[in-house]
Amino acid sequence: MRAGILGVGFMGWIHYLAYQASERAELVAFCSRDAGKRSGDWRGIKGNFGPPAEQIDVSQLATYETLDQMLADDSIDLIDICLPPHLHVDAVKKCLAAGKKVLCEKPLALTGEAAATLAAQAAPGQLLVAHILPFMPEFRFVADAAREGRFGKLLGGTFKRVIGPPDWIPDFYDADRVGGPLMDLHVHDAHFIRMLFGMPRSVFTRGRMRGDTPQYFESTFSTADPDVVLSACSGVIDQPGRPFTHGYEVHFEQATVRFEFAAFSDGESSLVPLVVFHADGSIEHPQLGDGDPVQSFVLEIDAAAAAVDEGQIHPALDGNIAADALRLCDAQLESVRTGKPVTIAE
Ligand SMILES: NC(=O)C1=CN([C@@H]2O[C@H](COP(=O)(O)OP(=O)(O)OC[C@H]3O[C@@H](n4cnc5c(N)ncnc54)[C@H](OP(=O)(O)O)[C@@H]3O)[C@@H](O)[C@H]2O)C=CC1
Ligand SMILES: O=C1CO[C@H](CO)[C@@H](O)[C@@H]1O
Repeated sequence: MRAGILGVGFMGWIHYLAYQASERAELVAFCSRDAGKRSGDWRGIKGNFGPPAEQIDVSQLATYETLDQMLADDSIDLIDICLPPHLHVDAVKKCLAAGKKVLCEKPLALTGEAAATLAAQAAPGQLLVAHILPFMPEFRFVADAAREGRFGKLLGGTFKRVIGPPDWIPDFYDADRVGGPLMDLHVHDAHFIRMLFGMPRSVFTRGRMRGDTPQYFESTFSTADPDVVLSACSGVIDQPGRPFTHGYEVHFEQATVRFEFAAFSDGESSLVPLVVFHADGSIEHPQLGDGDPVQSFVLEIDAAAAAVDEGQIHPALDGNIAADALRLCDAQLESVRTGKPVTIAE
């Protein structure tokens, strides 16, 4: 697969690193409005994980200032969209109309309806959405165990994704530009929950608001199975000392799986490495690799290459499931605002 990155910011840099390490995908071009970045100076890019951005070698890359110019390049199979959320829909539409395959960063759109409309317009495998969690070792472990029925039936669990004030993201709370903690942050867990448990039938969410946007919220999801007890907590707390936390406890009939990671602003961190508590009382500590965050993006990009080159669509990248995740977030938003449980259309 030959790819071109659209938008050179934090994710553009992380995806660039993943292409360098991938044996299945080749980065052949990128598009940036910024002349300095087009000449290879990516040092000003800010991010919150991975190595700092560097001066890159552009001698083997085509560089474009506009998407239209990059779309005219027939050597590119897939456009890898790393723009801010409010620009995703238009960019995806343009790429699809030009006959390109697309890998779009999450969230696919700012509402479930907009995302579902977009997904319906794409041919199978043409629209892939870069939801990273299923490619992270700790989340992949649970997804694989559920798919294989390794620990018996899924009984539910609880997910957590809490960040400090994301001051580096302009317009974070603007529903028309980024979507705030629900659409931009919790969407990771909404997508993972949708993958693991299917589409919940209803949700009840309570949250603290910042203007019209939920800032910190807890949700309980109901599925068709009355035994499943499932919840998630997400959002922003106002203490910058703990900029990022994520984790889960997932319950199966025969095992409980737990993991949690938190980064602190002083460079320290706290980690509950993935642990499996078995029904017979034994405890398992699976070894999940060296913790390099870029490696998960390599797997994500390799999966996109498998879709483009062989038509094998990894469910984690499926545009329809990404749209379902946003429909779930929409229902959570309605529930916070009305104070009532919301039924989700099938
Ligand atoms: N999967 C994950 O773990 C993460 C995913 N994300 C998602 O990735 C996407 C990008 O986020 P991130 O990389 O942090 O954002 P950044 O702001 O760092 O980068 C976005 C880039 O898009 C381009 N851009 C910005 N505004 C415009 C505009 N008005 N018109 C055209 N191009 C524009 C710029 O690139 P240039 O200067 O080259 O034109 C900019 O650097 C978001 O959807 C976000 O939710 C973000 C963080 C983590
Ligand atoms: O995982 C992440 C950390 O928080 C950011 C702010 O919501 C998200 O954009 C990003 O996807």
